[in-house]
Formats: sequence, structure tokens, C-alpha cells
Amino acid sequence: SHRSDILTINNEDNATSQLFDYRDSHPDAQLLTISTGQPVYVSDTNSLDTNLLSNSFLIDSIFHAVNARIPAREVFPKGTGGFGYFEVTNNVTKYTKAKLFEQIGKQTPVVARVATSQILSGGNDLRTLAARGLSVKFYTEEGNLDLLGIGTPVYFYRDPLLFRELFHALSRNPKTDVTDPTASMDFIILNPIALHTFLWAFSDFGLPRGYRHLNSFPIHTFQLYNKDGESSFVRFKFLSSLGYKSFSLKEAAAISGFDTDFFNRDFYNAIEQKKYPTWNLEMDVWLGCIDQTDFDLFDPTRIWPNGTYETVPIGRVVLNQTVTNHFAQIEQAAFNPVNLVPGIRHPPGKLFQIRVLAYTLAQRNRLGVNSDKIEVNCPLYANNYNRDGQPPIGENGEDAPSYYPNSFNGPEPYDDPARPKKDLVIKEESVVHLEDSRRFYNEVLCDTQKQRLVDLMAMTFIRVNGTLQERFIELLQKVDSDLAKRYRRTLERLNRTINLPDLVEEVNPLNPNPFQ
Ligand code: HEM
Repeated sequence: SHRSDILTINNEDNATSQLFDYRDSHPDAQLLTISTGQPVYVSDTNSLDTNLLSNSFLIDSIFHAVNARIPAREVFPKGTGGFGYFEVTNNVTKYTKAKLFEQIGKQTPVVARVATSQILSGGNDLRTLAARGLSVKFYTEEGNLDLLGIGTPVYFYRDPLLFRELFHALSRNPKTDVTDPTASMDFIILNPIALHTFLWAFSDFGLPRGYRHLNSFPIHTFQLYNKDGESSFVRFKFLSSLGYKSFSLKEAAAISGFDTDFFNRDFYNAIEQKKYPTWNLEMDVWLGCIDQTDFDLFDPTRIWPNGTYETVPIGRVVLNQTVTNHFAQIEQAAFNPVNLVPGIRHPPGKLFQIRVLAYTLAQRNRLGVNSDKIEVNCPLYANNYNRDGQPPIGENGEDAPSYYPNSFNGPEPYDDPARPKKDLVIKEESVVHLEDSRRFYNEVLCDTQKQRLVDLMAMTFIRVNGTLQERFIELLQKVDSDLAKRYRRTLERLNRTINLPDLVEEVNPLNPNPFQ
């Protein structure tokens, strides 16, 4: 056993004892070499006594260590993940011909990443007002299927022009480099369409008790088609098998005080303890005819009204394996919403269209032109005319023809009579439906949940100037007068009772020269 013989430690966890696990499975140390394979001479492991340039161990280690970073993901930079499988539990072949769904009991291997927006590596997993996501890459026999989801069933906007604006408004102020509630509040006031999603994020739904509890929504309305070419319009959702549970602000503050990696740790420990994170994959299927409805079922800022859809279970994702190397398998994972398989068409709308471009471009920058050849991203089968580029290049097509079409048996496309002939074109309008926010506040939240939402909102914005607060309250008033009143009351109460500078105690200065 790797447990200490001397002290009994009650708080030891799997993440902290991972190195002991390694030693247990590797009883003997192996030969140390430098990157190019030469064995390291023992006296080179202390550089003080050696000629610097002839110590290749020193040169190899320093030159590698100072170049070990690649760009982080622009959004959702900090996260973790694992491997596992997807298993079909319900027959959905009447909706889609996708082979991964073809049979109850069929399993498909997956890699999944869970992550938090607005925090970089080293940041606080329990940060409030951050989006959290679960992305799953299914390695299917028809190519990779990537479903990226976030913790709210709605998205902030439908016009992708707002991507940069929201991202900047929630990020650090360009002068102060401090996250800026003034900018966040101003963004909401000027873009009330985002309020609905913000209310979800400020509520208990914004802060799960760890990634295992997160529900995840891929947001868009996807067009499925079956083998006879019949289409359905669906919204997928991954629902935690543990049920959604949230942290209170008090718990979150206490935990983040000593463990900013709580979410990553909890996720790792759970898998190692065989409490496998599991999500049931379901879809809401739109019941009516899509061109005979007043409701825009493709609008990502809105939830489908009751009675317009039925919920159909599909299967479950079980993550039963931790990664062997975070950087190789999670940092280098490239989830891209464009990765869909036959039986699932691209969702219509500008938001999805810009994502098609944005992820591919971002991953070129982060991982290079051959990101799909990095092991974790490799599909089960790929065969095409792309060649060369930055490593890894794999077999690089070997000696096969490198242009298409050709007369020499290079790979050929397939035909699918069932696939819809035309991409669906939809009309998107700039209307704001504040009734969605009203419905969320009044129909989803109970009284204590309403108060917790308002508490977090008031705490987040407690430093913001009164003029802006009045404009924000005006917007809340248009949604619901109880929400506006509650916010004003809570803000006033917190302002009376909390004086942020006072929270920092006066301490005695330390002697700068303690030995004199
Ligand atoms: C204008 C719209 C959007 C743009 C431009 C955008 C852009 C991006 C980019 C560039 C990344 C990093 C990709 C990488 O480097 O690997 C990313 C990650 C992500 N996005 Fe989006 N996004 C948009 C909308 C959405 C929506 C609607 C969702 C909701 C499902 C979403 C969910 C995610 C998730 C979960 C990740 C993290 C993926 C991972 O863990 O690797 N995004 N997004």
C-alpha cells in the first residue's frame, strides 16, 4: 500500500495520490535519456560543476521548458475530461439514420471535456457568472460527432456579432486588467436579449456542485433525417444522472478559499473511485410543421413553449477512464460543432454558421493545420487529399494520388439519397422577447431561488455606479416588478451592511529585516 505507515491522513484523495498510483504500477525506474534518446550521464544532473554547453541534459531541459506553452482556448480555457462510451438505450431510427444510434445497446467510444469560461489555467473553478460546458466527441464509424453544450438551455444572443462584445464585456478591463462589472452591466442594459441567459447564469443553475452535476445543452435546433429522407427538428440535451445540484454562494466561497481546482479534482476522484460521471442524452423533438408556427424554433435565446415538443431519450454517456496525460488528451482535444455525421444536418442560422468558421480557425491557431491527426482527435477512419503541413502529419496519404478526381483509385465520395437536397434557410429577426426572462423568473424559480439569484446579481454588481444601476433596474422592471424591487432592496441592504474595503483587516507590519 502507498498509505503512510506513520500518519493516518483522512483527507488523502485520488488526485493527490496519483503519483503513488504511478509508482505502484511501475515498480522499477527506467533509463533517463534526453529528447533525442541519448542516456543522461549521472554527473550532468547537477549543472554547477559542468561546462554549460556540453551538458546536453541541461540544454535539452531548459530549451524545452521555456517553449512548452501553446495558445489556450479563447473561451472555456480551464477544464478537464475523460474517456468512456456512449450507449444507445432507445430506438431513434425513425428520426435519424446516424449509425451510432442504429441499435439499442450499441456502444461508441467518446472523449469528453468539461470546462469553465472566463478562467484561465490556475483560475477558480467555482467562479460565479461563468458558463460551464460539457463537450463530447463520439468516435463513430461515419466520422467524429462533436456535441458541445453549455449549462444553460438558452444562449445569450442570436446575432453572432455579439460574440466579441459579450466576451470583452465579461473579460478584464483594458486599462485596469480587473474584471469589470460596469462593463457587464452596461452590456446587459444595451443588449436586453442576453438577459434571459444571464438570469439562468445568476441563478442556482449557474453554479453546479461539480461538473458531474452539470446539465449540458448544445443549444441549436438540429435537423435530423432518417433513411427515408424524412426530417425532424430537435434540441439535444445531456442530463446528469446525479440530477442537477448547485452550490450555495457560502459553500463556493469557502471551497474556493483553499481549492481553486475543486471541479477538476472532484471529476478525477469520481472516475478513479468508479463513480463514473454519466449523462443521459435526450432530445426534444418539435411536433408541429416548421413553416406553420409563429414561434421561431431555431431561436437559441428562447426555450420551446410547452406542448410544442416531445422528449425522446436516446442513450447515455459514461466516462469511466481518466486521461493518462492532460495536455495530450484534453488540452489538445479539438471539439468543433461542424463535426456532424450523416443523419444530422448543420443547424440553420448565423450563430451556427459563424461557429463553423470560428472553431476551425481557432484550432488552426492553437493546434496547427493537422489538429485532426493529433491522436485524441483522430477519427476511426479518414481518407482524403490533404497533404503536408505542420506536424503531426501521420502517414500523409502515403503514395496515394493527391488530387481529386483522379483515374487511379484514390478515395471516392458516397451518395446518400436520403440527405436533404437543400440547406434550410431561415429568417432571423432582431426582436427581444423579455417574456422569456419573466417566465424563467416566475415559473422556474421558487421564492428562495429568486432571492439567491438576486443576491448573486447584487453581489456581482455591488460596486457599480448608481446611474447605471438605475438603468439596469429599469430593464428589470420591464421584465417583472418583483424582480426589480427585490434587486433594489437587496442592493440597498448589501450596500448598507457590506463595506468591501473594510473586509480587509488591518494587520501589523512585519519587520522587513527580521534578523537585525
Ligand atoms: C458566435 C458564436 C460562437 C463563437 C464565435 C464561439 C467560439 C468558440 C471558440 C473559438 C472556442 C474555442 C475552440 C478551441 O480553441 O478549441 C469555443 C469553445 C467552446 N464553445 Fe463556443 N462559440 C460560439 C458559440 C457557442 C455556443 C452557442 C455554445 C453552446 C453550445 C458554445 C459552446 C462552447 C463550448 C462548450 C466550448 C469549449 C469546448 C472545449 O471544451 O474544448 N459556443 N467557442
